[in-house]
Amino acid sequence: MMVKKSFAKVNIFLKIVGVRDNYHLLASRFVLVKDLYDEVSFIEKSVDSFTLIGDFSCSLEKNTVYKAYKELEKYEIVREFFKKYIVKIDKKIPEFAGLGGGSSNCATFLNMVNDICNLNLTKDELSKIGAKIGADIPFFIYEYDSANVSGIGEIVEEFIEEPLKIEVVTPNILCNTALIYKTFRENYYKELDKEKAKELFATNSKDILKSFSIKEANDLYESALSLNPDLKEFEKEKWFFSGSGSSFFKVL
Ligand SMILES: C[C@@](CO)(OP(=O)(O)O)[C@H](O)COP(=O)(O)OP(=O)(O)OC[C@H]1O[C@@H](n2ccc(N)nc2=O)[C@H](O)[C@@H]1O
Ligand SMILES: Nc1ncnc2c1ncn2[C@@H]1O[C@H](COP(=O)(O)OP(=O)(O)O)[C@@H](O)[C@H]1O
Repeated sequence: MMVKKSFAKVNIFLKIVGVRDNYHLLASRFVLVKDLYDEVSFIEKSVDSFTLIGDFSCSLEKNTVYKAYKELEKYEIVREFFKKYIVKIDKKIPEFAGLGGGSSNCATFLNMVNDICNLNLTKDELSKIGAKIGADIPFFIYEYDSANVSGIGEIVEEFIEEPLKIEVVTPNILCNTALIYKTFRENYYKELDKEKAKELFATNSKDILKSFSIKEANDLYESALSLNPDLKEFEKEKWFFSGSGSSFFKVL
């Protein structure tokens, strides 16, 4: 059996710097949460077609891991492999949580298949495949503990800093990413200027959070709050908001 951890992430800060079609251009620091992860396993079992088991709320066709398989099924070695192995995902990362669980699973799967089937794709090539499936996937492909992420998520630059211990709380509130971005664009739109973004990209995560309020750190927070007012109850000093929510986090 082959198994690999698929970590959650938080966005230490998430600032909007522009738009591209229906998407938003970001300047964001992504950090892996090392003690919150799903496990992706390939288990030996003969099957007729690609088989994915796990506790998901979506259909197989919508699953990011299935979408990744569809991108790789042009390789005969991949088609043959998944006739002999099934994929099992042990889910611990809550869904719709701003923790990138689905994106992380997809990237972990792409990295595992690349290694096990000797596809010899580079991280950049895998990242391009991932970006077709979801904006957050490239970050997880590179496996950096901490990175500056820009574009709509496809530009990932490692940021070297001390390992961070992060505590996460996920309220049982479903935050719809697409709607939160749409509401941001219609009602709360603002852009961070390029120089400020550069400054943030050069500053370590702990120092950034010392100087920011929850709203200042995450441009999507106001929009998420307007759509889900119950989030307000979870606001506490030194706690921040990840991505489009609903998770809050604290750096210990
Ligand atoms: C907000 C963030 C921050 O890390 O994460 P989550 O809160 O989802 O974890 C990401 O930008 C979410 O990335 P991801 O969840 O992969 O987005 P996708 O599935 O590609 O897109 C969902 C929808 O979000 C909007 N979207 C996404 C990314 C982006 N840079 N601009 C956008 O406007 C688009 O409307 C898109 O249709
Ligand atoms: N492998 C997967 N794990 C979890 N959710 C998935 C997966 N594939 C697709 N999804 C779908 O992705 C959406 C939530 O994505 P997820 O990554 O869990 O949250 P978020 O984008 O808030 O970080 C849900 O519609 C969920 O059903």
